Amino acid sequence: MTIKIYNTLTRKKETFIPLEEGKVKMYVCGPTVYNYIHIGNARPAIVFDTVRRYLEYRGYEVHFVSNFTDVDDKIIKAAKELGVDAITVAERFIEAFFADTSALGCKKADAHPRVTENMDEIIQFIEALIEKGYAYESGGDVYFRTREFDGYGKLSHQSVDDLKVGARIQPGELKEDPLDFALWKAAKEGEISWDSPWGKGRPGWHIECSAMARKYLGDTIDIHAGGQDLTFPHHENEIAQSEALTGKMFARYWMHNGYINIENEKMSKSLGNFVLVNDIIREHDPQVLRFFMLSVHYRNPINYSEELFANAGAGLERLKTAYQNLKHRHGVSANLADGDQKWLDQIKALHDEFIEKMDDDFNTADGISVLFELAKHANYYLREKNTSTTVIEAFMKEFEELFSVLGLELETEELLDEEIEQLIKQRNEARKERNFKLADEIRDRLKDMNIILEDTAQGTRWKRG
Ligand SMILES: Nc1ncnc2c1ncn2[C@@H]1O[C@H](COP(=O)(O)OP(=O)(O)OP(=O)(O)O)[C@@H](O)[C@H]1O
Ligand SMILES: [Zn+2]
Repeated sequence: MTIKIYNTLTRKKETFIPLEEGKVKMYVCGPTVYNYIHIGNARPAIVFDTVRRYLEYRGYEVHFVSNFTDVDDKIIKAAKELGVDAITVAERFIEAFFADTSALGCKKADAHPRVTENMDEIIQFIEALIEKGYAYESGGDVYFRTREFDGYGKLSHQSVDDLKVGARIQPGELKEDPLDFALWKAAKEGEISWDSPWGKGRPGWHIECSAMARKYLGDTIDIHAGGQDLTFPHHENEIAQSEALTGKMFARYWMHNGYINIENEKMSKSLGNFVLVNDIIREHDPQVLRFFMLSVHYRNPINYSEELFANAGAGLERLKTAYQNLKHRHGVSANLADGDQKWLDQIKALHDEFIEKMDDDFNTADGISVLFELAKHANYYLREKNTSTTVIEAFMKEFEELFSVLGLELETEELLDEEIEQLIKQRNEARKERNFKLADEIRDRLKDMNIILEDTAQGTRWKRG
């Protein structure tokens, strides 16, 4: 069996063949860090963490890179509102992103490059595009000459002429053609900026991913991923920039997750219809959120409701209870050989079925159905008067293995020291900004988890209650 991936580029499920045998180079567009993440933003984090885990489980060495957009109009605006500088805003929400995603069971990437730390590479990339005739400077901005790149539109399956209809030149933009997009933006009064051959300014959004993917993974990567809304223009523009520069294919497989909607509308910060991860995990086990996301195939939309979320919680509980029951029975089982084989075969069949589902474009929804089957059979088995240690252990091992592939925990774990320290840091920052509501919420959240804080002249101390 081989793994199949639905490729947005070809609109087909394709057999996954990495460029280099046994190795996968994977790049996931990360967040613009100006706010806490909502559960829509958590979806790509969870989904592609699971893809990575599964590829690793299937024996690949995965090089996983995910960026932070730490300069952007939205960050500059948030900085003004909060009365701090843009770097401070980004720093704070990068920390919050790590705290949230680690609670959701997402592993850290091999690299989390930031725009502000890769300015030289970005500038060099733009210079090379100008040299090749794909880009031009205009009034301190630099634009990409979209029509110069032949394949433009291939990812989102649109022709340049279709796109022309919607393209506009905004006031202040000095473009040759409405389809051209900014690679570099001249600094406006009082904005954060960097020196460049075109004067003070900052990079456009799209160029950062082309430059950072190339720096950390090379000219051609295997899997490039992000939310569905990134297909156009962001990923289309990344392809144009990277392929114009190198003349090589940029990414071989393009994966896009579907939206989390609320009342059939995309959850988004700008619409205000969001649920923050931070708020959810204050009240619920973060693992339920992960389980909830994985209960639906990553390309399908999810219409979020509290009821669906509660169902996910009940489902996860059912699986964990089956495992706990196996664990209890483990101690009182004996070495019986009679009748074992039938159960061992059943477990093996379910294992194979799980792999088959996951090999088919990472179908975690069907994979989870297999887990429910496993729980059902475990429960049948536990009704037997005498149980065999071999079978109990085989069931347990199967649960442990498949849960770990999905990044799920079977035991409810205590908070790690590091997570506690992170939360205390966030609370101290909130207090510094006189955001006492947030500070109190963090204190209460820690209290719920039996962590007691003591504010002293030397700082905040904590202990487990
Ligand atoms: N409702 C959603 N469902 C699924 N994925 C989403 C949703 N909203 C954003 N994403 C994804 O979250 C990731 C982080 O993106 P980013 O920080 O740029 O979010 P954003 O576009 O600013 O969010 P918003 O749309 O709320 O303004 C991207 O991969 C994006 O596609
Ligand atoms: Zn990107």
